[in-house]
Amino acid sequence: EREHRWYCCISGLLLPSSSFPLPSLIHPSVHPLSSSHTHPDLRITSSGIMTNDSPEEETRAPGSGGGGGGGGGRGTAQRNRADDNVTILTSSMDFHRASRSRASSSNDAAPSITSSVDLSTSSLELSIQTRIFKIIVIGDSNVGKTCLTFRFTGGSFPDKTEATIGVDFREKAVEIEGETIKVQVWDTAGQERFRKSMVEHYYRNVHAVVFVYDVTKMASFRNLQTWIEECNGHRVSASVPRVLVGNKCDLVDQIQVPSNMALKFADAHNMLLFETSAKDPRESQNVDSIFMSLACRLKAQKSLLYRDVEREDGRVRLTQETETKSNCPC
Ligand SMILES: Nc1nc2c(ncn2[C@@H]2O[C@H](COP(=O)(O)OP(=O)(O)OP(=O)(O)O)[C@@H](O)[C@H]2O)c(=O)[nH]1
Repeated sequence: EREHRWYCCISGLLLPSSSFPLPSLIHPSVHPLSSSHTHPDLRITSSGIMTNDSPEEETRAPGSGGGGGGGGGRGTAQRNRADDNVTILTSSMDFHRASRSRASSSNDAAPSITSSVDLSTSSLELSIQTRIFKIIVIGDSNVGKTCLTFRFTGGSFPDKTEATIGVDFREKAVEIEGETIKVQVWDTAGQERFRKSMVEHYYRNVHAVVFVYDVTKMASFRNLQTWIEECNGHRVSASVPRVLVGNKCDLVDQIQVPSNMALKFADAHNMLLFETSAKDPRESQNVDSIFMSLACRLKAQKSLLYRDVEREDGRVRLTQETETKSNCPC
């Protein structure tokens, strides 16, 4: 078993997990508030996502293929409802962004900035009472993106997985420094034919990106460059935190990607590197650390911070603080 499961590569420091205190500091303060689940309304239908590409191009079969079959099947829900939900999410994020740009153009030096807007109270309350951090998980097909998101949100390894079609959403509410935050994980399709019509949605208003490769498949590591280029091509800001995850470390005899190679790559791209296994239950804390380290960093970003909701004659007033103090270890 490899000792150094994850590393800090920020500011040129390459620290093995044993000398970087994040997991032990994070975990005592993390209290999952709700068991995770795949949001029933947020799956994207296969008919909306699939293309007519030749099936021979791909090695993994898509979901069960049955149109509406409920249960735990993937890629089987109603597209319109899914799109509606995506729109609700992104419109609240668009609002955040609009509010932000207004704030920065008005007076950057002000200690607090207030803006009044007319919005439907219910959707606004939703986005303010619990902040939502949108984290997308990308990488080659079969590297274990779905299993990692299952492990984080549901605490288990799925018995059986099928190729993701479009995107699956999973959420987990966590508490960080007294604030409840909803970590919304977008598990994206690795196969080109199941993702191309969704790519714009993946990157829109994303707060953080998780790049995944399979430590037993060198090709999946080499392809990371392509995934990073796609991400950059969708104008994901350099300030959006990114982490690198080498999955399937339980397959110790089959490892092809050496840690030092991955570490170099992560360092070159200013990312944290996590080597872990979605399958091995002993690694579950490490999987949690991937998403929690991002959530902590996002929480610390002042631009996402909105406090004080006041209602005045049907209007909602937001106060955005310009200074943030955080005790978060990351
Ligand atoms: N041994 C081992 N197998 C894993 C691990 N994680 C995932 N797998 C297996 O790898 C296969 C692919 O896992 P998925 O999570 O569906 O892969 P994905 O990246 O979501 O694939 P796409 O949906 O096609 O993009 C499945 O057979 C999993 O059981 C791991 O940590 N260890």
